[in-house]
Amino acid sequence: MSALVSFGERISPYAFLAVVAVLVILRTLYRALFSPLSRIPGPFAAKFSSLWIVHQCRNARRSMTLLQQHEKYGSFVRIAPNHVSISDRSALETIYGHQSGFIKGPFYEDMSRFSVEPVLFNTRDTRVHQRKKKYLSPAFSAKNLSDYEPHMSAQIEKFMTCMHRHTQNDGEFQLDFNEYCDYAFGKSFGFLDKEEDHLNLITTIDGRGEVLNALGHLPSSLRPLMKYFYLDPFWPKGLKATSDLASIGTNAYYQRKDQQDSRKDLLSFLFKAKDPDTGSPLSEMEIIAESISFIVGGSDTTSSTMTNVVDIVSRSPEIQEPLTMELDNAFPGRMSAGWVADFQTVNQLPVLNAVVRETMRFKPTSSTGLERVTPAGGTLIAGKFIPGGTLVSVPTLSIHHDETAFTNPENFDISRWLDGSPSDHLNSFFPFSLGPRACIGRNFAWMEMLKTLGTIFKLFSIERATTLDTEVREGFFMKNSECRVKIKKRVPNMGS
Ligand code: HEM
Repeated sequence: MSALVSFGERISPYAFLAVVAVLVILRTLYRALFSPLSRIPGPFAAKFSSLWIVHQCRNARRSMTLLQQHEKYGSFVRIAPNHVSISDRSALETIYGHQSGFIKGPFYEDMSRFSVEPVLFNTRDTRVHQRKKKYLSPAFSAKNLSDYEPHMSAQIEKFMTCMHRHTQNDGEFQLDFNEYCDYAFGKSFGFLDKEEDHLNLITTIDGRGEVLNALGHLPSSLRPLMKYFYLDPFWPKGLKATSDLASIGTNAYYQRKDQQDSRKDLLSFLFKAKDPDTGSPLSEMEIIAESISFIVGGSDTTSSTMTNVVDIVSRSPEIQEPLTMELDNAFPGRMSAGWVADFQTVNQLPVLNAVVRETMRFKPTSSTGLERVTPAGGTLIAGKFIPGGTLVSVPTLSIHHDETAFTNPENFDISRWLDGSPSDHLNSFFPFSLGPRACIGRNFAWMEMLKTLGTIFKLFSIERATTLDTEVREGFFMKNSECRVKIKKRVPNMGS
């Protein structure tokens, strides 16, 4: 030690910096060219630095780029010095399955730093995750979902009133489901009443999603500095959006807390929940953090998926026709004012279910590869040994477009979910992920999407207001940049 100190006293600061720089360069070269991952193909720049993948995320095109990279290099692509993307469906169970032993990667770390505290979605600690899941799961039980259905119907009814209002003009408007989806607070942040996003919530959620998606691939030491990177306003603006969302969520929490309300939204569960370890009520901070996370996880996801459905169906009369015919059979005649499709009926409709499934395959809202860390000692994934501590991910978009799993994957074809047995397709279909970290809200989402879309396509015929391709941007979730539509009230097919 003393030898090191006296060496440190004798060496000039410049020489010291030079030694550090040489060591960093040697380490980078070693990792790029000689580490066990060096034999895995991929873009040249990605061997040396994670900036390649950061750049793809910064441009909101990560999944689309990875789809091309897998077409070029095959199932295994090195997308950063220590990160391998694996487009092979046999890797799904190995990485995400219940017994896998893989934990979430450092990508998720800063999501909690920039929110309030770790939540169910972003905690990397398995024990913390289990504790949180214990008290959150009852909010998603079949019983609670069915109790919640009337509240959901009331929100859908308000949304239909807005849509009816549009038919009184020329019927053309910008469709945005974010206006009403929210389970956390059981209400719509007032968009439906005010008919505008007075909180700027949608832009805030989008900016936050894109910046956190890119930030998660930067080395931890650089992440706190990015809010000062004014050369590219994407970073400071997006990071400001993360704190804006925290404020919007915190205010909504205090407003909701003061209301005595019978609705069984997520907050009503959190107010009553007990810490499974201590038996005490949850801390206010923990409740606020979870509810903010649910604003994003529980509304942005379903609204993007439903927008994708409308975008696709409104361009294709050959899909809209059988869908409306099925709805006219299930709900004959004209519907009275305030009517909303019930879940029990829409859940049984093959065409509606196939349209939503095929949309989630073709254009998954969660398209990205969800980052996990291989357990110590390494493991065999899809026939290849991957060392311990490596970051791995299976890109959903690439698996959903894999022709070994789906014939003609580039065709939007609902018949793949209607004809014969879809069980083989289901093995390669994972829009909600799988295993212990799969989406806790998937049944809620399915109910909300089927009820809303069943109601809309029964009541209105919809045409897209443009013939241009729809632009998409990817943050943690993939979103359409716009969805302008023209709607008309439908005259139901009475013969059916
Ligand atoms: C179409 C709608 C939805 C899609 C496509 C979707 C997709 C996903 C995916 C892929 C994950 C795994 C994320 C990861 O591993 O990093 C996830 C997790 C999660 N989702 Fe969803 N989701 C949807 C709707 C919802 C809804 C409605 C809620 C709540 C009301 C919700 C709450 C959550 C939560 C809390 C997690 C974290 C679960 C855990 O780590 O245990 N999601 N979702």
